[in-house]
Amino acid sequence: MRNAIIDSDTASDDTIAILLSSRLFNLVGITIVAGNVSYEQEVKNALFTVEYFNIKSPVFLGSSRPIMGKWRTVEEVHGKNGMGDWDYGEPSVKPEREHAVDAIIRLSKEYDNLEVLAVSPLTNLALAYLKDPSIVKRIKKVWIMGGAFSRGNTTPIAEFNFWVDPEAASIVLNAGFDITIVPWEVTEEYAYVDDDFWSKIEGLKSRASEFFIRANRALREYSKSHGQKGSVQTDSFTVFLAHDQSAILKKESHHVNVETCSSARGAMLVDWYGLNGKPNAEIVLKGDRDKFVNFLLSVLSS
Ligand SMILES: O=c1[nH]cnc2c1ncn2[C@@H]1O[C@H](CO)[C@@H](O)[C@H]1O
Repeated sequence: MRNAIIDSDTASDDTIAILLSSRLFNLVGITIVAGNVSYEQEVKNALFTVEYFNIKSPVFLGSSRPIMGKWRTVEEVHGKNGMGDWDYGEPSVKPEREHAVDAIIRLSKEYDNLEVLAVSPLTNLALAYLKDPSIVKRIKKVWIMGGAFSRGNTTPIAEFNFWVDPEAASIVLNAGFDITIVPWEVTEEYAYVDDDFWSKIEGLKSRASEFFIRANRALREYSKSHGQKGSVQTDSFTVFLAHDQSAILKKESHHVNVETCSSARGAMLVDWYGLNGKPNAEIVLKGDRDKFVNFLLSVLSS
């Protein structure tokens, strides 16, 4: 199994990404970063997720804010606690003492060919790189869920993860990592859970499907009220494509940067025509929805 860390701002869809990554990779760490809901709540959600699914990977606390600027949490998307208001009690699993930034650096030395599944704002990874730039040589691959071509889900132009910490995104994109980006619109097109898929998951009546339904209920309502077909499982889709690259049906390499100023803050800047620079990232343009749906159903049936 490939070695991986998942970096998460744990709320609804992130929890399923954590579950999938624990099944598909040798998951050597789960690092938590500021994003979706209050930091404390994200940590609690991650600890509950690992406890519920009996995932043995250590949870490390990282940055509780972006590098610069203000951001807002999005309880309206995920529910007040980020878990569809599921009152799941207090998890008994505890986080590690080591800081996530130090853990990323250490794990990159301990595990060959370590990959990072970044389904979150990129603050932790940017800080790890600033502390030890040599991680670029040791981390084999960075998978990023982030960026929108033009249909921003947080501002008219910006996707949430890039918008929360555009400075961090810019640092990571320009650091020299081997990067694959799974942008918002691609996940919206291939990783949505519409009513039909939702009923199939509900019909599984397993522990995992019950978790999925409860944790993603608010996201579903929010997404449907905003013109989407249902909850978009962006983070899980990214983890799935990282594992099964035959499910990436179209991709292109381009230079990608992130706008950090004004009302376009967080916008993904793709140099489609190679006007300014060499490619620094691969961008997924099409994914295999059927494979993803079947895989998710098989994991959730247990
Ligand atoms: O409105 C939203 N829809 C879907 N995901 C969202 C939304 N707001 C924040 N996220 C979070 O940001 C990434 C996707 O942009 C995902 O990582 C998800 O957890």
